[in-house]
Amino acid sequence: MIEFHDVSKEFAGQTAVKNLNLRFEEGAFSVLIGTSGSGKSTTLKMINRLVEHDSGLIRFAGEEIRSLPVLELRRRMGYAIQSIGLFPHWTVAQNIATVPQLQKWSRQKVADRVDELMALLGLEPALRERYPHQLSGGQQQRVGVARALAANPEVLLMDEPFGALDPVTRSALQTEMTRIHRILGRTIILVTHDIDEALRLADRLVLMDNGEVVQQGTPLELLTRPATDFVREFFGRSELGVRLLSLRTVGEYLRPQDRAVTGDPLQAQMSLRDALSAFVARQCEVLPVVDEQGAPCGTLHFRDLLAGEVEREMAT
Ligand SMILES: Nc1ncnc2c1ncn2[C@@H]1O[C@H](COP(=O)(O)OP(=O)(O)OP(=O)(O)O)[C@@H](O)[C@H]1O
Repeated sequence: MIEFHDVSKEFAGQTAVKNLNLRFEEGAFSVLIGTSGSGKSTTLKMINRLVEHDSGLIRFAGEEIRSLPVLELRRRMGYAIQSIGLFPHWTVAQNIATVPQLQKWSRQKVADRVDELMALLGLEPALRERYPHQLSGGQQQRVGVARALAANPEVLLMDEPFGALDPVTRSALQTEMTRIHRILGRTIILVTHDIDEALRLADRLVLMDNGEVVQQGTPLELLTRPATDFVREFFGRSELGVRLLSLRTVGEYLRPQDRAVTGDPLQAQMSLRDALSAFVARQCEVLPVVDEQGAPCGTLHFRDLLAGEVEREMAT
């Protein structure tokens, strides 16, 4: 849906990105990650033409983005950033309604959309008439994301959207984004330098260094088949085991025929990383597992946690 062909950009003679060849699939959650100054934000901003590329082609739904009027392009792409950029003298509802109002939606349709998005982002209706300075940082970010989604954009671009938040709020918003992505099925491209955030959110990762793409693929591919030493070092060998656990679910490791175990069950869709915490907290060797409907579907054994692929990869 968005493709880069040999795209380069310089600022005052200094290369910011060079020869980017990228493909962001429709409906996928793609994450750009890399060292500071590696060109992640420049890459993102070239998609909605906040930064114009010098050479190469960028296609959006088959069309070179320069052939589209810039306002039309930006209407089709929501944009959420760390500094949020909420209008300080506008209420939450007015901020969320910015783009629908520019598009002259009816008053009722705008009001309904604001209600819908506030519910989707977990914002209490009582916050509707508050001003940005009367909100917490996490609430402000939620409003920023709601505003970016307001006019049903085809693509959501996010630049370090949770960068300024404390770890607990940040984690809650990551969970929300995963849920929203599942519900809306939108194409999302997010920039972060937080490895765990990237692994948690991405269907597809693009790792950049020094203005170039070093490797792109699924999180599991980058962790288990790093193309270069830089990729291996970037993801940190010592934490590889735990990071792999965060990509695997309990459901993939359960013993389905084994149903006799009692106790507070694990959810089949939980990550093995969370399951590991549960084993440590409860100091046990085996726990029952339930599916999404809450029906028992097997057991998870502590010693199976590091079995199979995870164990093999850690041994290499
Ligand atoms: N408007 C600009 N004018 C001049 N140089 C710029 C501009 N924007 C970015 N750069 C330079 O381009 C390079 C890539 O910057 P970019 O912001 O894309 O990196 P990044 O990976 O997003 O970094 P960070 O994680 O630190 O935000 C850097 O060397 C930066 O200094």
